[in-house]
Amino acid sequence: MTGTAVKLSNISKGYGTSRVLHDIDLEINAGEFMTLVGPSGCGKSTLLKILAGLDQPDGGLIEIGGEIANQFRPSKRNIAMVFQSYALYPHMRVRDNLAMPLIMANLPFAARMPVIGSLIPGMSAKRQKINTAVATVSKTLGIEALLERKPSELSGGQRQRVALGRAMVRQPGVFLMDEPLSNLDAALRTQVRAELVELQRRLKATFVYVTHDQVEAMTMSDRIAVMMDGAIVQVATPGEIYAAPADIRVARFIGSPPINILPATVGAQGQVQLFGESQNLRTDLMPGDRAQIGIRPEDVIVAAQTTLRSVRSPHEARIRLIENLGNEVILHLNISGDNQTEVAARLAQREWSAIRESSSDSDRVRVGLSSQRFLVFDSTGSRVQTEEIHDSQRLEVVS
Ligand SMILES: Nc1ncnc2c1ncn2[C@@H]1O[C@H](COP(=O)(O)OP(=O)(O)OP(=O)(O)O)[C@@H](O)[C@H]1O
Repeated sequence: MTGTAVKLSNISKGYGTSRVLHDIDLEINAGEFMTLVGPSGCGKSTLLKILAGLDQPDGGLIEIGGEIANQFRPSKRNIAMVFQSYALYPHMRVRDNLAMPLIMANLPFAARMPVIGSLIPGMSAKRQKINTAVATVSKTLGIEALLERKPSELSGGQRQRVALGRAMVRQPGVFLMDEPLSNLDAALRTQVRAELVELQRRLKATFVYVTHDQVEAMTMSDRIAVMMDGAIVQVATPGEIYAAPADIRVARFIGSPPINILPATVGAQGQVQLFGESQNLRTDLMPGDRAQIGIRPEDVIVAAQTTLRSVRSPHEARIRLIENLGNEVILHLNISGDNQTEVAARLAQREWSAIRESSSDSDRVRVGLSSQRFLVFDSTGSRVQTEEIHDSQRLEVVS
C-alpha cells in the first residue's frame, strides 16, 4: 500500500446563504499525515466530505493521484473514510464486517448468496482472495482473536480497530478520518493515537485526519492545516505552528494553557511598548499603532518575591490561582498595578517548590517577560516580524 497525493484548489461551498468554505487551497503529499484542525463549525468535516465525494463543492478542483476527481463517485476515488461513529454492521461478525467492502466491490449480487454464490464458476477463487485480505488486515491490527465476535461484544477501542480494518482492506491510497477517536476514553485515546501513527508510518498511506483536539493534531501529524471560519489560516509542521503562528487565532488555538496575549503599542522608532515601557524589539508597524504581544506560559519567568534570587526589571504579581498538575504547576497571575492583566505561567514542580521554599510571601511572585520570547501581532491579528534592538537589558533570572 502506498499513499496518493491530494490537491484541493479554490474549493468553495455554501449552504443556502451561508458560505462554509472560502477558496480552500491545500496540497497533501503522498504518504503524508495531514491534520485539519480548528474550532467547531469551521468547516473541517465539510471539506473532508467534499474530498470523499459525499458532498459536492460549489467551485474548485479536487485532484487525487494527479487526476481530477470532481466527477468521480466516492467508490472510484481510491479513498476510505473512518468516522467517529464506527458504523459497523451490528448483526455481522467482525470477519464479515471486514470482508464487506471487498465483497461489494468484487462479487456480483448473485455471488454474494451463500448457496448460489458457491455454484458460480470463478467465485471461490475470489472468495479466497477476500479471506486472505481479511486475514492480513486482522494480523496488522492485532484483531485476529476477535473475528468471530459481533460488534456489541467489543470494547470501544476494538470497534475502532475493526472500523479501521474495514477501511484498510481495499488498500486505499488515502484514508480520511473524521474525529475517529472521540468516542474513546482518555487512556484508550492516547493508546490508539500512538497506534494510528505507527500504522500510518508502516502503511506509508496518505492520512487526512480531522480533529478539534490540538493535542491530537500536534502529536500525530507531519503537517497541520489550521482552519478558522471556513478558510485555511496556516499549513505547517506542528513545531512551526507552535513557535511561529501566522495569526493570533492560530496562536490562541494551539497550546494549553493558551498563549498569553497582552495589549501593546508601537513607539516613535517602531519599538514595541508593553505596560508603557519600551521593549528591546522593533517592528515595521507605524508609531502609535496598537499591537498585541503573545507569550507562551512556559516562557514567563517566575521568581520568588522576597529573596535575592529575582528577575531584572520584574513585574510584581499576585497569585490568583494555582493549578497543580503533579509534574508541573500552572500559575494564574495578576500583574500588580494593573489588575486587568492576567498572565498564566507554567513551571516545573521542582522550580515551584524552590520558589515556595525561598519566599515568605505565599501570595506574590515576581514575573519576568523576556522580549526575546514575544510573538508580536498587528491589530488585525497577523503576526509581524520583529528585530531585536539591543542585547544589554535582556531579562533573565539572576542570583
Ligand atoms: N448540510 C448542511 N446544511 C447546512 N449547513 C451545514 C450543513 N453541513 C454543515 N453545515 C454548516 O457548515 C458549517 C461547517 O460545518 P462542519 O461540520 O464542516 O464543521 P466542523 O469544523 O467539522 O465542526 P465540528 O468540529 O463541530 O464537527 C457549520 O456552521 C455547519 O452548521
